[in-house]
Amino acid sequence: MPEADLEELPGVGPATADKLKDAGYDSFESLAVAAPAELSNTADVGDSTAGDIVRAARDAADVGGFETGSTVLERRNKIGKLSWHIDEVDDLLGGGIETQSITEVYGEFGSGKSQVTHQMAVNVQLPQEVGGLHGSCIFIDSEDTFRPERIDDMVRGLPDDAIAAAMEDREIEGTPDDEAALEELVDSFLEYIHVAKAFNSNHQMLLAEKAKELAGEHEDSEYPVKLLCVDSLTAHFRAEYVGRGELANRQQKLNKHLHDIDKVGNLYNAAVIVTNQVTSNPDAFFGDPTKPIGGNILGHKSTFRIYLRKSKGDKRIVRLVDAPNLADGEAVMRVEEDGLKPE
Ligand SMILES: Nc1ncnc2c1ncn2[C@@H]1O[C@H](COP(=O)(O)OP(=O)(O)OP(=O)(O)O)[C@@H](O)[C@H]1O
Repeated sequence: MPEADLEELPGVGPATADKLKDAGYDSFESLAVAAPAELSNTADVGDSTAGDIVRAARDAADVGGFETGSTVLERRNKIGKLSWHIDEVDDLLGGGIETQSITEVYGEFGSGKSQVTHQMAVNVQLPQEVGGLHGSCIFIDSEDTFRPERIDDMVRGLPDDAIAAAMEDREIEGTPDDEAALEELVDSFLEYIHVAKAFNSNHQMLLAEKAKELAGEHEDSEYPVKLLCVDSLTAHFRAEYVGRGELANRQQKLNKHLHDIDKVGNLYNAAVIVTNQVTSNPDAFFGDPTKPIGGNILGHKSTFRIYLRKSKGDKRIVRLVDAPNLADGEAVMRVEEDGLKPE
């Protein structure tokens, strides 16, 4: 979707347009459904101007309104499912991580959030018949967690049939126990993971916009972008926007960031995984320690929420929370040297 020129709207000059864009209102559609009171706060305009903006945006927008159940079904039929290669978890998720949605993986330190993002950066590249989406991955790394060595471990740790299928797909000659072929396969998987480190929250937001461009550039390539990982979504925001006074500001920025991330998933039929740390230390500012930070905004946007909990040794409990059309439930997995494995 081309960027809308917000200055076409009544009462919107360059400064107001910038404020609106910073707050995530970057299209006529997003303004058309905004509440005028919310706009007048965000963009520092009077109530009546805000009302005019919303009305004009409704005229300009292609808001759509109603669509038939069959159109919705048609779009849903395109949803891909990215397998974990752990039956119990795939069953819990109705087949795997869905494209066109944001999946939030939250849990305390060491619960395995980054292991999940790494494993999915591998699995997404596999051919469909072995649970992948035959795509590449964009990895926004805000905590310096990305480790190519883990990708190496996890590619080698794939089931033999998946390794064989990937080798055939990439025209690598050899078998799953052939070291030279495995090395070639690992290199090729690393080639299809585009990693960028985010140094602060603004940089992270910029990278999400870049991710959209990158996905666009690769749309017709052999391995289009089918997974966007943001690990961690919230760490920079949490560190930079400290104190109650900053809460609204933080939420507004996170809202815009999630909006950009969501677009990548929707425009390119890609899966999106974001991680979010919760602390086991009671923390007055962030409230309930078992609730992910980000509050309501994150709650609305992440359509699938997976809560990871440490259990004995390398065991982890994977809990599905509040999914729109799936039952809540739990599964067990292990975090092992060669990746995520069934219990
Ligand atoms: N090479 C490995 N072999 C076996 N287990 C590993 C290996 N690397 C990591 N792990 C397991 O993964 C855990 C760390 O998981 P991970 O880094 O994904 O946690 P996290 O939830 O992202 O934590 P944080 O919030 O601190 O980033 C370790 O405690 C360990 O149990």
